[in-house]
Order: sequence, then structure tokens, then C-alpha cells
Amino acid sequence: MSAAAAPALAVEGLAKRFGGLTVTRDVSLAVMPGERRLIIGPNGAGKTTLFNLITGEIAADAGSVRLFGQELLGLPTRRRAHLGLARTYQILTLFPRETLLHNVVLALLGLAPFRWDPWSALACRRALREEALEALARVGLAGAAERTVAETSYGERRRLELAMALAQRPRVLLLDEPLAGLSQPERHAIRELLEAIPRDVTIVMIEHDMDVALAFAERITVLHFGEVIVEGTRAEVVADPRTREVYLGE
Ligand SMILES: Nc1ncnc2c1ncn2[C@@H]1O[C@H](COP(=O)(O)OP(=O)(O)OP(=O)(O)O)[C@@H](O)[C@H]1O
Repeated sequence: MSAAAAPALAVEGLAKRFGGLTVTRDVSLAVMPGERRLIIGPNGAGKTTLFNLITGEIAADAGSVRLFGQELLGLPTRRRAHLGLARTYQILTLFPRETLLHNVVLALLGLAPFRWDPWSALACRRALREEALEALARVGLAGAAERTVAETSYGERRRLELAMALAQRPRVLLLDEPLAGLSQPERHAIRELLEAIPRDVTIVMIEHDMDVALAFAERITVLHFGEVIVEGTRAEVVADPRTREVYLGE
């Protein structure tokens, strides 16, 4: 198989139990480079757990997760980020007393394999600041760079989180409910930002807002009780009676 044909993200036979509770049961999925994939499923289906297993925030019991062919299981989360994996969270994880700029710089520092060198430290600081400002500008927050997170609206925080993930120049970006809790205009703004992300970034998104999510995603995976029960194009998944049974409640 040529490198171009390899999936950006390939999950195979992934399994996870918490005590007696099987949360991920033999999950397999392949997301091709540039694809926009939507993960849906009822509350507790194991969607966030799947992201946590992919990023390494929790350890899998069995299976394989490959990023452009490279096995990730067993690697620490930070190493997976270096290889091109970034994510946002359902529950925001920002530093509220720091400025927006500082939050993005911290995200960049988490990524940079930093070596202390007094001669290059200043240049490095400037470069980081510029890169962080660029990331904030990308999500329309350049003018708010010196405000603290505590002084921003919820919608701005969601955009900040996206800036932090994009600043890491991911190859695969995992978005956990990027629209949750947002007003209609804010949802519209995030949707435009997501649509502007270039195709060299593959996106996997968990989202309950079906209007936006269905318009955005090309393929959809439906999870239920930790298993993939339906996968296909928008039309296939919407038409599948199993989707309606478990997710749409029909
Ligand atoms: N660290 C943990 N320890 C024990 N149980 C957990 C842990 N993390 C998740 N679970 C359980 O695993 C199941 C799946 O949770 P998960 O958050 O992955 O679901 P989800 O599909 O993302 O749900 P939602 O749509 O509500 O966010 C739930 O029953 C949850 O309580």
C-alpha cells in the first residue's frame, strides 16, 4: 500500500474496560487524509473515551491506533502530539487567570521539544509570541490576546481552544463537541472556522448539533454501548434504521 493511500487515523480492535464496565468494545475505524468524520451516539456511548484512548489520556486494554501508519498505543500523550495529533475538550481546559496569548503560548510550549539556551531564548520567545498571535488571529481573537480567559465569553473560549489546537499544526484534529453550549451566532462562527481549516488537517468530531455536524462531515460513525453499529456516508447513516433506533429515538 502506498503512503498516500494509508488512513490518517486507523483504529483497530480497540477495547477498554473500567472495572466491570466495558466502555469500548472492539472499535475499528479508518479516517482517510483530509476527511471530515463525525462520531455520534447517545450519552455514555463511549465517544469521549474513544478520544481519550486515541490521545493516550487513558490506556487501552487491547487494539491498535495508528496515525499515518505509525502505532500510537504505548506512546505518551505528548509524543502523540509531536506526531501530529491535537484535540479539544468537551469540558474546556484553559488557564482562566492567564491571557489568551499566554494560553496559546503554553499550548505551543507543550509541543516544542524545549532546550534551555540563554542565547536563543529571546528569539524563541518572540517566535512563540508571533506564532500564538497568528493562531489567535486565525480564530478572530487577535484583538483579545491580552485579555485573561476569565474576561472572555464562553464562545470566545471555545474559539481559543480551537486556536490552541491549530497552533500545534496538527495532522489529525479531534474535536469533542465544539458547538456545545453555544448560542446560534456563536455556532455559526465556529462552523465557519471549522470550514476554513485546510484539508491537510484531517478532522474527527463528536457533535450533537446534527444540523451543523451533518453539513460538515462526509462520513459518520455511530457508536452505541462502546461499539460501532453503523458507519457510512451521511445519506447511508441517516437512512439506516439502526441509527434512528439508537440515536434519533424513532
Ligand atoms: N475514567 C472513567 N472511569 C470509569 N468510568 C468511566 C470513565 N470514563 C468514562 N467512563 C464511563 O464510560 C462510559 C462512556 O463515557 P464517555 O464519556 O466516553 O461517553 P460519551 O459517549 O462521550 O457520552 P456523552 O455524550 O455524555 O459525552 C460512561 O458510562 C462513563 O460513565
